[in-house]
Amino acid sequence: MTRLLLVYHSRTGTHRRLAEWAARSAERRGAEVRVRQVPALPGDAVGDAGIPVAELDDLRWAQAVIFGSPTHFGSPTATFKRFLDSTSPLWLNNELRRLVVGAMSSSRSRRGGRDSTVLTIQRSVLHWGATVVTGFRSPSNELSPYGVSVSLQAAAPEPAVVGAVDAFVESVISVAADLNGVRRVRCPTIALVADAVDADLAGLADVVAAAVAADGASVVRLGTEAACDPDRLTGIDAVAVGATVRVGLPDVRVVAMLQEWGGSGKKGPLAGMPATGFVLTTAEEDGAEAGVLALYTSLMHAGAVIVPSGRPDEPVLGGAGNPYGTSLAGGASTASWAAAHTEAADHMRRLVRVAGRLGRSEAV
Ligand SMILES: Cc1cc2nc3c(=O)[nH]c(=O)nc-3n(C[C@H](O)[C@H](O)[C@H](O)COP(=O)(O)O)c2cc1C
Repeated sequence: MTRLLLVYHSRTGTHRRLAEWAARSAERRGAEVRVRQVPALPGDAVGDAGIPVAELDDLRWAQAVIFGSPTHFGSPTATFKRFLDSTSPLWLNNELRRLVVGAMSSSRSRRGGRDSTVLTIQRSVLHWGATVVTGFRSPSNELSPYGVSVSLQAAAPEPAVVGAVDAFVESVISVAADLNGVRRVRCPTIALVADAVDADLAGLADVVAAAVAADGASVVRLGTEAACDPDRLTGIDAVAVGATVRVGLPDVRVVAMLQEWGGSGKKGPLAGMPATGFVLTTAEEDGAEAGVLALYTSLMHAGAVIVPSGRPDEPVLGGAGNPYGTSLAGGASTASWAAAHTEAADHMRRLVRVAGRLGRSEAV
């Protein structure tokens, strides 16, 4: 039985309703559910009667979490963010990486920043190193590609929104159930997608490939052009995409491939597939975090389940790692290459583990 925690903040009731619909959907699917509101900040209105306040032990209990926050100027509310900030003791103990997480937000206006709120919540979750489950496009277009993202002020449930929440809950629960279940893929196959046009990126791809192989997975090396062909992803359990970063974005070849994978609002070959990224920047401090996050935004748009590196930085790299994905600057020193080996080993161990649970290959 999957343990799902719903944590929300709500000033005027919308997110309480979203959480209630999500809880009903999860219980119908056999999950054990806790609904919690975030603790109020001084000056906040009194919280929802009868709903317990979220505590860190709820996160310890959960296998999956769905967060919900109103959109306030394109971000989650301060009250909601305060709860996220309170999780740092768990982060320090590496207790958050095992979670499967999704996010919901509503805004008054249709384009009032609700996707931005969902993406902002996800960035904290990626920083935790948790597995992020995204949405997919519903015919009503009320479900964002990134999670549940709605403009909803009506008191009565809107069937399209209830349906969107239901579909999202199903995705989150099924990923958590697979990650915590007994099903295993014997030897997951990881598609490592990177063009060999840059010697340093090719070198980093070799490091990543070695790390994947060291964890007992098979590696299929593809260039971005070949990876556009959905047939090449048949039998693949997860993808690791390598990009050079230019002005904070993945390079144009990778962007062209991502547009093929996520294009035209249909479910592409990445829907439900674990995915991650690794990047090469031209120089230190030249957009490594921005490049990985931009890559993840597109992968989420394509429906992938994102497996970030999390926090190899503190225990493994003494603060030098990128919490979102393995990264390296061009012309790196021998010491930086050694650090990339360590970072990739930790990051790919996570990807192979998730691929081994969620994979499409024949399970044992
Ligand atoms: C301080 C503040 C800022 C807000 N900013 C936005 C905004 O940027 N865009 C928008 O469309 N709605 C905005 N809203 C409206 C809320 O996002 C919207 O009413 C939300 O659905 C409320 O959720 P709740 O009922 O769970 O509190 C804002 C509301 C407040 C109080």
